[in-house]
Amino acid sequence: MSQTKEYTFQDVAEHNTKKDCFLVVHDKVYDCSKFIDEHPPVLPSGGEEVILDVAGQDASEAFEDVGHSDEARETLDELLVGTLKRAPGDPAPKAAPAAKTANSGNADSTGLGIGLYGIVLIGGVLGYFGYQYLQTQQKQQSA
Ligand code: HEM
Repeated sequence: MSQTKEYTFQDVAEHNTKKDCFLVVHDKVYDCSKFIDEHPPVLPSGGEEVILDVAGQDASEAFEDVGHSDEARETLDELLVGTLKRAPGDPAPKAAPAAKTANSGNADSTGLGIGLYGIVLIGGVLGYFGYQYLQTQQKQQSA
């Protein structure tokens, strides 16, 4: 089978059974039909279940989340049948939420920035009144 064949998302989605199982990882299309029985058991659902869960879909996130070994990636290479030709309206790559997480991380750090600014401001105000208080005390003592 040619490894440069292009599949649309609809093409891939048709291969969603145990005997005929395609999945997409990082815009590459893999035929897992032969491998599905060989996947190591995953509790509680089982090895083939995890693959069937993402059959005919973009499995990039599921695959990466597990932290598969280099050996697993080599196995994946052997199953390559082509590349994904994305079209407008296709489901977004599953890896996209990672970018969102990065953004919310930025938002968090902005929040922390404002928080720190507040602390510095309160520190300044307290320092000012503390200084005033000491001045008054000193004046009272010298009077
Ligand atoms: C064709 C795609 C896949 C291949 C070639 C593959 C291959 C492997 C291999 C070789 C292992 C053994 C550990 C390692 O070497 O990293 C493994 C473990 C595992 N895989 Fe996959 N995998 C695939 C897809 C998936 C998907 C889509 C999931 C979904 C979550 C998944 C979940 C897991 C889990 C949870 C383990 C750990 C099992 C354990 O040791 O407890 N895999 N996989």
